[in-house]
Amino acid sequence: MASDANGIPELDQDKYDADEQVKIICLGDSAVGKSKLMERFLIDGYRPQQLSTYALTLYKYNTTIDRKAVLVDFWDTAGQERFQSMHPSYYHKAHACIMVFDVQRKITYKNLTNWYTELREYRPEIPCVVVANKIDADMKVTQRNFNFAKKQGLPLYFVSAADGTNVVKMFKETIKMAMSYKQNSSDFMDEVMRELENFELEQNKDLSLQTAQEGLKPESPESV
Ligand SMILES: Nc1nc2c(ncn2[C@@H]2O[C@H](COP(=O)(O)OP(=O)(O)OP(=O)(O)O)[C@@H](O)[C@H]2O)c(=O)[nH]1
Ligand SMILES: [Mg+2]
Repeated sequence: MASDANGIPELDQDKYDADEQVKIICLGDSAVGKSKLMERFLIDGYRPQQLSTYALTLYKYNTTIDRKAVLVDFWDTAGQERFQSMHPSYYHKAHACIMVFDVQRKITYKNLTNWYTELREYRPEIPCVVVANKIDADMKVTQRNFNFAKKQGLPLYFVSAADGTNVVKMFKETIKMAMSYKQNSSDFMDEVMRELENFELEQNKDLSLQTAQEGLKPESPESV
């Protein structure tokens, strides 16, 4: 869907078809700590002040998996106080999803259902991890049962962007899942998209062939 890019090369999503590029999206309500988790992982830093993400931030991360260089794009957008649908291009071609809630705010846990339902509308089979953030505020929460993850069969990580607990582990495992999905995917939606793209290509080819042939035809006397 190159047209989504509006001329901005960073947003051209065709690049995610290349073997060594993966796209990982982040979902969750506002202020659960999505951006702070990215910062903790990518710059090993944490500034407590909150600046809600404006529109979209792309974080780039270079790594090596099985001796192959891999470029990971993390997509981070503003969550909302109340759940609202994301633009479909946010989900487009994503290879994994990090879904975050704040252990201090029950509503953000409840809203996982909405985020997850929407995710599955667009990406039925990509790996998804559930992240319980801010455990530094109360370590006892790690004893609690958060059944949503178990019910959906998703891995659950207890993390803290503030002190770094489990952050690297969660990100590294998610990247591995994204790569493995990418290499082995038989995702139905991916197949459909590929078929559609091929179909469009074929049609364009036929059309240009036809145009070329028409151009070769000798002009009829009427058309002169
Ligand atoms: N105690 C504690 N506070 C945290 C942690 N992670 C984030 N916060 C705080 O939570 C607030 C929101 O963090 P952000 O990372 O901006 O949240 P966000 O999910 O990106 O929010 P939006 O961009 O609005 O969707 C900030 O004030 C952070 O300091 C954490 O692990 N522990
Ligand atoms: Mg943010």
